[in-house]
Amino acid sequence: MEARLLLEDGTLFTGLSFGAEAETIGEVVFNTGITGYQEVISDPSYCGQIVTMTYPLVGNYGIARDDFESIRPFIHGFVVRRHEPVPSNWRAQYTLDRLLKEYGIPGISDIDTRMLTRKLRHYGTMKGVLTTGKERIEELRERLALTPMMRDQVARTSTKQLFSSPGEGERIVLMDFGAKSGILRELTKRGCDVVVVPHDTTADEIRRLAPDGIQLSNGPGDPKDVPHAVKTISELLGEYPIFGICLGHQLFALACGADTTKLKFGHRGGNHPVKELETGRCYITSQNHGYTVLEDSVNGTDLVVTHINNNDKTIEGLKHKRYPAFTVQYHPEAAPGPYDSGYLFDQFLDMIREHKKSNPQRPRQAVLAETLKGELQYAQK
Ligand SMILES: NC(=O)CC[C@H](N)C(=O)O
Repeated sequence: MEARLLLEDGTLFTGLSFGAEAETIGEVVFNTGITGYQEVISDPSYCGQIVTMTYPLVGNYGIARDDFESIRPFIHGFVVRRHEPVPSNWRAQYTLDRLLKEYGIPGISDIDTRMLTRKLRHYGTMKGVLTTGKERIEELRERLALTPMMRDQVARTSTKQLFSSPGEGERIVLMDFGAKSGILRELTKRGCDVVVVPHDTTADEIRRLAPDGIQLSNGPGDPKDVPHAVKTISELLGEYPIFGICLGHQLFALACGADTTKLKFGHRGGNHPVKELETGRCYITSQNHGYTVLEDSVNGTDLVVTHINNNDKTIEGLKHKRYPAFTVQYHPEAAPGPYDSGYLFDQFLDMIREHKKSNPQRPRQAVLAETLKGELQYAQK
């Protein structure tokens, strides 16, 4: 069956359909990872986007639920050069085609993904409509023009209820803006007592959870669409050690008075070189972002740039001059991509232990993973 992808600039790609029979609209972006399509499809940061893989063969190792980065995919479409319908992998539980069908996501294959990527690199990411329908092209063009870009992705992907992943170690409140499971995995692996809270949890509600540190998660969309989170972070700044990842990094920067902007075509892939300015060392990192912290906006704030991207020199890491807080634009939890930056979670825990030495401990309570009438509930351990 035929599928079509029409871009905002009028470019039309006609290919073969896989996944769901549907029509969806989204921002068309590309990811340069050679493997990792399961993690990409299930990363909530891609919410509302139509994702093109530049690697030409996709689907060949099928789908294993354990590799998911969230409970369900939030992408609006999937574009590949060649779709392999029959997986060859002992871990595969089902096919990529079935996954996309299950969640109503259309896929298109057999189009020139090199041309599409070059267009996005040259003109910047743009809206597109992906359809298996037979509508006239004028109709599609009109619908595309009339449909605005999504703005509420964080509310769509964040947990609706507080939940906890108990541990004996430091209590971390993970603010979920559309968090990848990898972040929770890295914290629990280190014995942390993690409480995951919705994106709109207030500073007071977080204080009542007696955290040792605050982890700000990744998440979809424009950081300026989540002003309530910026306010919460600015209220907690200085009080608790903070570690922010990707959207968490951007929200932290806004909370500290810096500014963010949209990149032309973003960074999405598993091999982005990042330079740590203090040591001159280069790390290969996993990335997925369309926005960035503006370099000039950091001047005059209490922030210091710690890392930059070696390709385009954009900001990749920040730390606070006076408070225990640091953030990165890339993904130390990898998934998919190299694990080289996993040490940042250890650095966060070291920072928490250091902070504890000079700050009195609040009494720690057990957290029940329930909410009642929107209230956070506690029980004495
Ligand atoms: N992975 C992320 O957290 C992405 C952050 C933000 N949505 C961006 O695109 O820049």
